[in-house]
Amino acid sequence: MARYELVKRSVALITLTNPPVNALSSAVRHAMAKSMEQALNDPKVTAVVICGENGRFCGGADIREFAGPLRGPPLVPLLDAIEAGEKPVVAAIEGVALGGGFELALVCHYCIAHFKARLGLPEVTLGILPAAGGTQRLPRLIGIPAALELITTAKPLSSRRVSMLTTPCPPDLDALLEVVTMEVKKKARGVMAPLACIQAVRAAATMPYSKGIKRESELMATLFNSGQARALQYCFFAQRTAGKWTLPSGAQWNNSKPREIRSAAIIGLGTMGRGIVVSLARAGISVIAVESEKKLLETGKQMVIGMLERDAKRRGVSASLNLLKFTLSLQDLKDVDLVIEAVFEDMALKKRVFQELSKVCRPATLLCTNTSGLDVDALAGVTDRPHLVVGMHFFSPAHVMKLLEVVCGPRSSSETIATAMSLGKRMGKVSVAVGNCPGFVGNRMLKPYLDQATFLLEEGATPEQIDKALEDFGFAMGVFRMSDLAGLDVGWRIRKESGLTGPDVDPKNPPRRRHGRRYCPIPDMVCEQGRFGQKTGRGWYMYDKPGGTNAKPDPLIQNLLEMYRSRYAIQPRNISDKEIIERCLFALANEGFRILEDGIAARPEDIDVIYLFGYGFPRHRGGPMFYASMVGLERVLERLEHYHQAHPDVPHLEPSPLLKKLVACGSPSVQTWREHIKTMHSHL
Ligand SMILES: CCCCCCCC/C=C\C/C=C/C(=O)SCCNC(=O)CCNC(=O)[C@H](O)C(C)(C)COP(=O)(O)OP(=O)(O)OC[C@H]1O[C@@H](n2cnc3c(N)ncnc32)[C@H](O)[C@@H]1OP(=O)(O)O
Repeated sequence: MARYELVKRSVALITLTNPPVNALSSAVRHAMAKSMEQALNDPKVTAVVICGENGRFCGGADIREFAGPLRGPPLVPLLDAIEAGEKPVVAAIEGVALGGGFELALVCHYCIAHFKARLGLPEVTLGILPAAGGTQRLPRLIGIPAALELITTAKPLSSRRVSMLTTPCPPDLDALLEVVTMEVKKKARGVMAPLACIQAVRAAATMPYSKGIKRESELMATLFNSGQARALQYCFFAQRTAGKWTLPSGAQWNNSKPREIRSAAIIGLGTMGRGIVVSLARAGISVIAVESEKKLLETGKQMVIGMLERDAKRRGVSASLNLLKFTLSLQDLKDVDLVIEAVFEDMALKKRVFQELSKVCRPATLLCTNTSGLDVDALAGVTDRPHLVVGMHFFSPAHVMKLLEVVCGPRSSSETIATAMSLGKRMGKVSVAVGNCPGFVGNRMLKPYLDQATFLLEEGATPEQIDKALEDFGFAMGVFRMSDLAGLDVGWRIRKESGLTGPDVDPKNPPRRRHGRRYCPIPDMVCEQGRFGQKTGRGWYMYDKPGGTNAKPDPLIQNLLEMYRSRYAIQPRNISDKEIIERCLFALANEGFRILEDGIAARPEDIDVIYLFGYGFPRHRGGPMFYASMVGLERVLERLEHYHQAHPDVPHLEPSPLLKKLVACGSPSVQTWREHIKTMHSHL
């Protein structure tokens, strides 16, 4: 856990040995305390060097220990003893010095860091604060503005007995703290940890060290036991769990070898295709981009080059334009390792492209489809290599959004899935393996969520009221603002194709019912007026101009809602924010339970990661499934039963069998749900 050696008969070398990141577990803290005592008591030792094994100084406290009662020697007295020691202590930093690891470096009298070392205080990302003196020593060392930046944003960055220094304090401390508070509140709505950090840094500026450290400890006690800390720590592990995909066949991340991808092709240079080309080129992969018409090819090419140049300028690197080739001919794809089709979301068109690719590409080329919900197996079926076909569902804009759903068809081989997952990682994405069903995980769950929002409009709510409730909950954008951004015409087209609206609907159909269940035609009525969201300057809100982003409530929407309600004799009622949150989010989680039952997602963590990285679900709430577990499964069940009784024609509100089963089993923790899920019907 910590190795002690005497070097050159005078220097004690203490090496942290707790793979993989040398986290400060109870055993490590114990071994360090023993080693320091030995060094300080040995008259031969004139100096101490602390380092970490395997090129990593220290990844901080062992986050896993936060879940149970705190055991072992506490970190703060250990660090205080190192700082107060009479022999010089040097931190030799390689790799990472994060959280408690950075706080350890801060108490050392000298630090030497490798130029590639990453130093920082990521505690706020886990819902806590740097409570081993980090908020007290860092402002003394580097001043308040720089310390605030590092501590409240978790962005990655030392002095002898830093606690003895006074904090350099700007004359306008209150104004500075106010500005940072406003910034934090804007960026991280409702998140407690960065605000507590600001209070701790205020203590560093205004109190002697002994009082400041006490304040730090009080603030930590509040955060440490908070639901937000549990949620954020859950997110940390959920993201890593998602990378460890597993299939019922036994194939999984650690027994399936991905293929090496050196060259790729993208079919279609629309918004999605362009973003995918940029992500691939940034990852150092040669890309051939294909369009069907010269004009589209030229426009796409100019846009991709512009995006790559702006991106390279921002990152201070040179743009990898030499990796790009643009062509009108599919014949140019015969030697590529992998193709990602990103044409229009139309099954017939995609099938034609896959048939063509099957003829043109060498037999070993992987064929991937970027679809947001179409049947990946139906596409595999028109090729000569169904085992090499997989879905890669990117999120728009594809060069920015971190999420990638890797859609495993029943015939996709484990090597194909491993390759798509590994390629996603190389492109900087958080990849989640999901099964093949309409909408996969993310978009399938979106349906009940959107339905509830529009039903609430019928019943008396306004788009701004619903959005505000969701934004106060922590979403970056409420459902209506998000829909305006995404474009309302996409959903309208899908509803027309599914026979839910448009000329093909049987006129005998009651207007507010389709396929035997409640249907809200308001989104169709909004589209019929040419209101497609931001791009047309009008949608659920009005904007200054087409493409504008400043959403203002529109009296025309208010009129439309009033006329609609009077036409169908709906008596509008006051709807509370609580009902908005419960109906939208419990319906969302309920579909998540069904997705787990159906084996479309292997674990609740996968669903949560999809919602965190693809749909703006607030991280401090942990994701829809974790949120349901925090509310209490029994309560979620009771509220869904209540709402389903009130709206029996809305099947999405009927509690799922898995939710009922989990409640019957005593509502186990989210990490153990998978033991209760039958995998017999797994689509993964
Ligand atoms: C009343 C309350 C009083 C409470 C008093 C408490 C006092 C507390 C005192 C001090 C506060 C200090 C707090 C902290 O230090 S919190 C931790 C801060 N550190 C971090 O957030 C770093 C988290 N880790 C990372 O960012 C990355 O892992 C990395 C950059 C270090 C390495 O990245 P990479 O190479 O990509 O590897 P992985 O991310 O995949 O990780 C590998 C493996 O290691 C596990 N792991 C990583 N860090 C930790 C950790 N700090 N604790 C436990 N486990 C960790 C990770 O989960 C992976 O595990 P695997 O999936 O099983 O392989």
